[in-house]
Amino acid sequence: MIVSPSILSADFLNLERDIRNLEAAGADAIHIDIMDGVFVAGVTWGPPTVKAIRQITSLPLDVHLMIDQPERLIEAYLDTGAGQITIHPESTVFLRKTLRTIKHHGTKVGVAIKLETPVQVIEHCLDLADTVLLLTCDEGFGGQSFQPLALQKISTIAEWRSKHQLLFKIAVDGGVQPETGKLCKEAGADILIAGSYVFNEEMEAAIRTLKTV
Ligand SMILES: O=C(CO)[C@H](O)[C@H](O)COP(=O)(O)O
Ligand SMILES: [Co+2]
Repeated sequence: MIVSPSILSADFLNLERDIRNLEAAGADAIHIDIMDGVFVAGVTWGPPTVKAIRQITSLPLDVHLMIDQPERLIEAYLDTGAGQITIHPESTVFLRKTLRTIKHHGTKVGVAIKLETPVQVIEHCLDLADTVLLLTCDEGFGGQSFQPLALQKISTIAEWRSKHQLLFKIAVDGGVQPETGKLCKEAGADILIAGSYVFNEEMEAAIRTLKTV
């Protein structure tokens, strides 16, 4: 499995230290949750912080935009050097257009849906996706429990992927730890995004365990 730890659970006063630790511990990417207090209740960072993180790690940055109308800020996020930018259909009426803007820039394209959003909402844009991110808990906070209702959604997306011979990866985000990660892998997931599990356990062992669920 590919493991992308979420720095939502990092020490915000020691982000550089924590990111360097994730890199040394074998993380495959760094997942950065961007929250604007509108699309979700929480507030985190903006483009300058992503740009600063880009300077201190060679790992791909996987930017999960939980912001209202991401098209307003997409150029600023593209300019950060992030490897992948992920947006939500629930946040925009310009989903395909914004995904195309990301793709044309040469940045990887992610499309994400909230736990209660049906998979059919993204069916029309799977051809553009490098990654489909399924939230497996409610959006906006780390440290929540995995919600098993997401498992059927993973299976459906995986079926569509093989039916249409698409190559996108399936990522799961929320309440991921070894047991829930294994269930997600069995349902068809390729990428485990985990915040609290990676930061609350011994980091290197936690990442190694998730890689081999
Ligand atoms: O997108 C997110 C929340 O909306 C986070 O990436 C997610 O919650 C990760 O945290 P944890 O592993 O602690 O659940
Ligand atoms: Co996230």
